[in-house]
Amino acid sequence: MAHDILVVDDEADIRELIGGLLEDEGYTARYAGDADEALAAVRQRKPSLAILDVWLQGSRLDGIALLDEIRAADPGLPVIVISGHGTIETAVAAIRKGAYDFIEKPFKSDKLLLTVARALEASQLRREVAELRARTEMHNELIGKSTAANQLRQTIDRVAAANSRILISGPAGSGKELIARLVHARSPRAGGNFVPVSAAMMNPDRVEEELFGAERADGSVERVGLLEQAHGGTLFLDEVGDMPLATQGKLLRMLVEQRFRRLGGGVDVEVNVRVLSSTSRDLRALISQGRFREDLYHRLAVVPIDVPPLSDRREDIPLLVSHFLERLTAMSGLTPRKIGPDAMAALQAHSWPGNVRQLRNNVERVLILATGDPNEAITLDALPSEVVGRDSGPGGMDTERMIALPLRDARENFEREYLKAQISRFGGNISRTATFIGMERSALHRKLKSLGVGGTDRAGDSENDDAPVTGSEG
Ligand SMILES: Nc1ncnc2c1ncn2[C@@H]1O[C@H](COP(=O)(O)OP(=O)(O)OP(=O)(O)O)[C@@H](O)[C@H]1O
Repeated sequence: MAHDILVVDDEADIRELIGGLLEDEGYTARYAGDADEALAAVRQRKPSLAILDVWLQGSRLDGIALLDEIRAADPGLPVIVISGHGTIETAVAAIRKGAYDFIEKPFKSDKLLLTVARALEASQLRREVAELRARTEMHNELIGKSTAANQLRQTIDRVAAANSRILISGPAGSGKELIARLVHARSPRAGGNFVPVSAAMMNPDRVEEELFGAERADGSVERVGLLEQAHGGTLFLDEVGDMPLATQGKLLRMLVEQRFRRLGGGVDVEVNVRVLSSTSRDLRALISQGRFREDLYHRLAVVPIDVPPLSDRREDIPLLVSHFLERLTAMSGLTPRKIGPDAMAALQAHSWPGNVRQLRNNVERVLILATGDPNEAITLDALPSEVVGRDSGPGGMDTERMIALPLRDARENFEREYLKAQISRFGGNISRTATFIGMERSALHRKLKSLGVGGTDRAGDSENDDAPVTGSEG
């Protein structure tokens, strides 16, 4: 795609002269005669580069003040400033404000074209560096060795390069936003912005203004919306099921036409945005209740990704724990500590209704509050009691703790402890345990797997029937 260059000069013949030179080189040129025209052009469709004359006769702002506003609208846009004799100091000020370079009038066409080519190259390099940084960012890693984690990584790699819209479904704290960030970081859009939008957090009366921006009665821009901020990058609609129906309709139009109108605006704004969305709610159910548009659902969920709760992939817990420990010590300067085997087993057995986020918060809390010899591993008693499950022995569950849990979690806690105790009683022999408790052997395997009772991979392997289940006595 040819680079699109905005030429801002108050003199029509200079604009056209520059535009002609650029077009001869294969660029496309757009023109603006004053600051307002220039800002409108940038906001309507972001150019690859802008060339600004410092002196703009009859304009509300001169080139330097305009530079500030342009950079506010599009911080990554490279700008070349042209200055007449005697305005070199101003040009230097422009460089300080972030212009890529300046050219003095009168200039040779070669000099202009060379500067343009260099500015475009530099901006491309900046994007590549940002992409590289995002790829290697330690925080942006999907940790885990479960089948689910492996599949998620593969899916991310497969879909990142395509421009397809993705709907990421999963419970709170399971890693939906992380996945969206990874998709963005590995996509050709990595140099653009990743703009997260939380439909749930937004004031319902302001959702549209936030998304689409707003225009004043005179057509000037009052507010640049999130969609425009995501131009060239990715918009992430978090909890898309919470979006008001009226906004859903406008979003749908935007997705179909790749253009929209600002609130109170008369002209369409074109954007090039990839939309990723997430939900922890069942959008199908919302559709049947008339609270979510089915047509929008199909537009958003071109590629659906399901993120399982952490309790369905407990093999990931030890890796996640080490990852969060390392990250926190690297960031905070706290003394690195290890988690002892009994404490790790308890972390692995917990149900984690708040998923990875809750695990991360607990690990961080434990490390911050840990006392004793820093060379010794953290033991069970450093963990919060609800995690340790001191409250979840089959006969001995403390009523106060038990009633703090939803029925499903309380029942799961009970079943987990009961089965662990039974398996331990039969020396890890699943067949004998199953016979005694009156369950089919295969059903017991499934149950153990769903409860995440140790060695779930093995528990799923019915051939390996009589092998002791690891962690069964923990
Ligand atoms: N597999 C993972 N590896 C490393 N970190 C993870 C993983 N999954 C989640 N996290 C971390 O856990 C925290 C919660 O994840 P994230 O915000 O992506 O969840 P979410 O599903 O979008 O949550 P919510 O629905 O509440 O917005 C973040 O700090 C994230 O980096």
